[in-house]
Amino acid sequence: MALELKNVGRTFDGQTAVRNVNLSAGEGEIIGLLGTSGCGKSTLLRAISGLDGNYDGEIRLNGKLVDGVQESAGFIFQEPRLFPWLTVLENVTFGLTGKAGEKEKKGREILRKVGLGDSENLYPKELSGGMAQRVAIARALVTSPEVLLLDEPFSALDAFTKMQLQDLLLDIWKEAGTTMVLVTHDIDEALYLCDRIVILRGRPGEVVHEISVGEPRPRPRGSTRLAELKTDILESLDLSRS
Ligand SMILES: Nc1ncnc2c1ncn2[C@@H]1O[C@H](COP(=O)(O)OP(=O)(O)OP(=O)(O)O)[C@@H](O)[C@H]1O
Repeated sequence: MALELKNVGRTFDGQTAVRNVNLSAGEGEIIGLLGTSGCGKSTLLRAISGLDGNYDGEIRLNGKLVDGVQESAGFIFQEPRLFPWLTVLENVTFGLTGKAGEKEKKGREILRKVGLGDSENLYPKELSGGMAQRVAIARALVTSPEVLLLDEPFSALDAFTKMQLQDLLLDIWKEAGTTMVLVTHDIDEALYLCDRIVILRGRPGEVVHEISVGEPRPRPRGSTRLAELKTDILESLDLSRS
């Protein structure tokens, strides 16, 4: 298993935010964590990444207990979090070690992959929101992570840019086979991208449902099958109206 959570929970100052989460992801699987605001999705992702070590239960990445920041994991947040004083290329290569020439070569290669081959000398203030998020994706990928953790990565973008970046993510997945955990509020996004969707609900948040999408990719957006699954998800969140 690439990722395994056993009875994972997190309590802050006596208040339980999320509890009893069991889930696993096979190598190359894309898992969605979907749920209403405050049910603990980001809390779980932070625990998986090792950024928050105070969780209950057990989290294993490639069999290894998560007990600190995981070098084999890449993180993409809702906002790009770029260093404004560094160029696009410098932002991407910032965390790399090794000789300058090799780092730049790697950075340029990954920038080409995310469609920014011509933008390496620009500064963050010169980028559109979509371009900046492409840089964030490149920065997360440049270390060739085994697992990519994405916390609402496209929710601040317009609908068209969002669709383009979802497709970019699938291109990356097809080429590298990276295991991904995607936190999202967006049911259509989860259905378009994920192999399995874990639905959390409540305060404290708990897993209430899990669905396998099982449709071949690329999935036609708005297909009947995806619409059926969407109804199923809405029902499990008590949000469906007939
Ligand atoms: N560092 C913290 N200290 C105290 N409480 C926290 C902390 N981080 C999260 N919480 C609480 O844990 C609960 C879950 O928060 P979390 O951000 O994980 O939810 P979420 O499902 O990601 O929400 P959203 O979709 O709105 O981002 C919330 O009640 C939140 O206030």
